[in-house]
Amino acid sequence: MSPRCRSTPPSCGRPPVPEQPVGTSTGRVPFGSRLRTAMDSRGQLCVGIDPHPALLAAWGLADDPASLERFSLTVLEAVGADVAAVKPQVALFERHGSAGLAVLERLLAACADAGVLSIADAKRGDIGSTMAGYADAWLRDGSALAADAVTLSPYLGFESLRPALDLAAATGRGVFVLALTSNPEGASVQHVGGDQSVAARIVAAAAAENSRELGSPGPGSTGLGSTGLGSTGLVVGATVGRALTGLGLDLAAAQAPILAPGLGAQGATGADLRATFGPAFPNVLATSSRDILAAGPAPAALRDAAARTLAGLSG
Ligand SMILES: O=C(O)c1cc(=O)[nH]c(=O)n1[C@@H]1O[C@H](COP(=O)(O)O)[C@@H](O)[C@H]1O
Repeated sequence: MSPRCRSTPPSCGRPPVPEQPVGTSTGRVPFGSRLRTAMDSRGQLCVGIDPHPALLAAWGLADDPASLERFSLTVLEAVGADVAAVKPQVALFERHGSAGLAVLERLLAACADAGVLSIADAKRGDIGSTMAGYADAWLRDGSALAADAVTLSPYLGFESLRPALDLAAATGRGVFVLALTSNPEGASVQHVGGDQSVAARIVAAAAAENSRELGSPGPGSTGLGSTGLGSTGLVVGATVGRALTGLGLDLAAAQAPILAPGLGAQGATGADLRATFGPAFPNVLATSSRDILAAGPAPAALRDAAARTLAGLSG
């Protein structure tokens, strides 16, 4: 991260997302409120920081930790002041071992300094007792890997995620639970069960968490307005198309932030997103990685690519 962004965030462009009234035991405003504020002021785009080996090579960088850091901080410096969130893909740091994880720690600290929300894309999930360890790593105050939110996999049952749900609530952080993923193979698990599909159960469980946090939405509510967004988000691919209505999922009523990957490199467009999510679209945080990152390494080109993607979301 450049000294410019680290020491004086407002000079990077738009001001950091504000920390407002106290809402959690740590005094941090709940993640859902912070994301709502960020999306309202900066738009509904998250830029994925996915340092694939092929992208490092295309940027003229080596496949090593020093290059990983240069890549990641260049992306953050280029777009961090303009977008609602960034999402480092943890696997692509892990593949560099402990040195890669140290880069991720510094990147997450730089995100906080720059005033942009960070979502660690770790897709964690385990039996409850072990889940507490993952929760500690990604959601505890003082952890070197703490992010504003983390992605979780509910394959061991939604309730197995409880340690992360509770720690996120206590520290004003958030989670995004996989519901309908963007990859074609996801259907073989997530669509099972007809109108009681696995995906529908995950959406219902997230909705219950958000009702506990915010109160229940009124009849016909879009989950917007005074109740805002809860901090238990869902991952629903931008590519899922009609599966959403086919499975009868009522995403708007879940009061959940919806992380929607699949733009660009996986083929979805802004128009697909609006058509797919309909009344829930205002709660969608669209995320794109390779399509934007391929514009680098020039910061201005990265910024332009992000701006084009954001413009495409509004049609
Ligand atoms: O949780 C995710 O972010 C995720 C869920 C999903 O269903 N599909 C999906 O592509 N992702 C992630 O979103 C990013 C998509 O990258 P691009 O296809 O390059 O935009 C990758 O980091 C994926 O791991």
